[in-house]
Amino acid sequence: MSSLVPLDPSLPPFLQPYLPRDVSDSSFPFILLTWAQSLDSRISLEPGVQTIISSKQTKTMTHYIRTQFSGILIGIGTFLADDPGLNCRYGNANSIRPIIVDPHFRSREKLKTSRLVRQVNEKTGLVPIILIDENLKDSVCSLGDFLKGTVQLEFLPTDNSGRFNWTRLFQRVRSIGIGSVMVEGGGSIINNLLLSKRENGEPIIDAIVVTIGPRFLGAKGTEVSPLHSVELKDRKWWAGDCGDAVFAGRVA
Ligand SMILES: NC(=O)c1ccc[n+]([C@@H]2O[C@H](COP(=O)([O-])OP(=O)(O)OC[C@H]3O[C@@H](n4cnc5c(N)ncnc54)[C@H](O)[C@@H]3O)[C@@H](O)[C@H]2O)c1
Ligand SMILES: Nc1nc(=O)c(N)c(NC[C@H](O)[C@H](O)[C@H](O)COP(=O)(O)O)[nH]1
Repeated sequence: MSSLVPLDPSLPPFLQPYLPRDVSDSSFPFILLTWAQSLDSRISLEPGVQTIISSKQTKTMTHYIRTQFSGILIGIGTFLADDPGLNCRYGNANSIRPIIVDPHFRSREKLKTSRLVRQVNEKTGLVPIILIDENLKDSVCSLGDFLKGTVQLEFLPTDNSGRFNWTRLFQRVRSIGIGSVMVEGGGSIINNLLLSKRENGEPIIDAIVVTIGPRFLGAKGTEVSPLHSVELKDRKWWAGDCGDAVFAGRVA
């Protein structure tokens, strides 16, 4: 496990307005959408290929942000590509709950040898939650002792195209006791969530934090570009001596 460089002291005050507020009286968690992209808006060299974009300084920032959240959500594409840790390696905090959006339970085999499960066994990470299409409930339960105690399976309804409704998904996450969720990608999840609204028409996400690495990844890369335009408000930039810039804002 690589150790982190010290946190730049200008980052906590920069990030503070975009970090969780109290949601104890709400049925919805606070949601931050965050990712690292190239100058040409790519988050990996190719779909399914893990690509390091953040510098050491902004990697520490990501782990600092993780200390502020109770859940961290990714899509199955990211789980399969990155075998991520999704734990918190800044300070002594080890209290963030991994959540994987995996309607067809494609993680089934890889979980057994994954970092996520290894960390649970080594007590360096919390039990991950896997969100699965409820139509698979009977077949998945018949797996018996499969990964017992090292993963938590949650079953949710899907629509005609096999997708979860984001509002329902986050309400379920909140009902499990998770009051704040940091969404780290990948491309499909980011593009989708940037456009998603709650039942009252408000954006699903409360804030976005984007690291921009000074390189191009090329046209084969996984692209962040929602289907239509998204206006942002409360916009701020941070630039470090590492060469990265960080954008923070909210969907207008
Ligand atoms: N640079 C970064 O910050 C960053 C962050 C995360 C991932 N990545 C990279 O992104 C790539 C993965 O991105 P991706 O777009 O292929 O995968 P993804 O992680 O976005 O997962 C996509 C899958 O999630 C599921 N999904 C998405 N929305 C859903 C919904 N509403 N309901 C049900 N299921 C839903 C579907 O099965 C879909 O195929 C990898 O190469 C990874 O390394 C980069
Ligand atoms: N901030 C950030 N910079 C990057 O350059 C990059 N590739 C990711 N990608 C996000 C994705 O969620 C990864 O899977 C985790 O960043 C894996 O990292 P961990 O093992 O959890 O520390 N995130």
